[in-house]
Amino acid sequence: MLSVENLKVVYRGVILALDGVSLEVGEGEAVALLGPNGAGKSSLVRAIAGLLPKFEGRVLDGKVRLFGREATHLDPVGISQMGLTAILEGRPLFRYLTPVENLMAAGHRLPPKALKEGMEEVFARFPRLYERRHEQAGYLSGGEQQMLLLGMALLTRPRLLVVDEPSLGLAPKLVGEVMQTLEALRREKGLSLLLVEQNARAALGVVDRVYVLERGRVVFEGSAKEAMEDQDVMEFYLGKEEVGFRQARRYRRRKRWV
Ligand SMILES: Nc1ncnc2c1ncn2[C@@H]1O[C@H](COP(=O)(O)OP(=O)(O)OP(=O)(O)O)[C@@H](O)[C@H]1O
Repeated sequence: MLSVENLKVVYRGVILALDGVSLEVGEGEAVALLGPNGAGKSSLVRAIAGLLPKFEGRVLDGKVRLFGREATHLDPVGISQMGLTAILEGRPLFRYLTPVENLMAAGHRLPPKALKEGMEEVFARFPRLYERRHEQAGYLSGGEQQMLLLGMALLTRPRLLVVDEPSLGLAPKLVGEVMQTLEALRREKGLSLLLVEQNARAALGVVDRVYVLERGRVVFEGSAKEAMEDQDVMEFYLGKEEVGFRQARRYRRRKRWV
């Protein structure tokens, strides 16, 4: 479904953000991409979604294949028409428009009847969004904005959904809700999912497989169960708030991939 092979990404010709990354997402599979700040997670999302040129970046080497077709240098519209929808980090929505208007914009390619039914489905799934459907989206809470973005993504009828850091800035309870929603969407719609997160604890509960990225390279790859059993991943990504400075140093020394 999605296959990334040995991808190298550079910004402004000099900043190497990805240094030979390979990753697969199979049909109906949910995969997490974890990693600390600056690891290259968003760069990978941009590369997959054809958005690098907007950030002064480009693919230096390697390939992206989507649904069995070469997609490395396709533009974002072409990629979205193939069935990939990416929700970028930072909750990109039309802040001065209402949820209804945002949803209409996202579903503009649908025939009117399908758009109406799609919007009804979104509002049935997210009742809080229905209550606030005529308010400016910029005034919604972080959790409500995330739900709106998921609703907008649904109206594009994706086969593969890529979500970049949906938990960012949300209270733990809301993070749980967002993760449960992603799981439900995947189950009910048969979606494939690439979930990009720093919040490993939240992501590991809803995915089949995991990649960990550090400094532009994949440093761990395995099932969610293997990730939870891997001491390095556990300590650094799941227990990092409990890891003190000395332990972190010990971790750095022991860490296989440094
Ligand atoms: N538009 C850009 N121009 C120049 N360098 C960039 C640009 N975007 C990202 N970078 C650099 O590329 C590297 C990877 O950044 P990226 O945003 O992909 O990491 P990330 O894992 O998504 O981090 P975060 O979790 O903080 O968003 C970093 O060194 C970053 O400074």
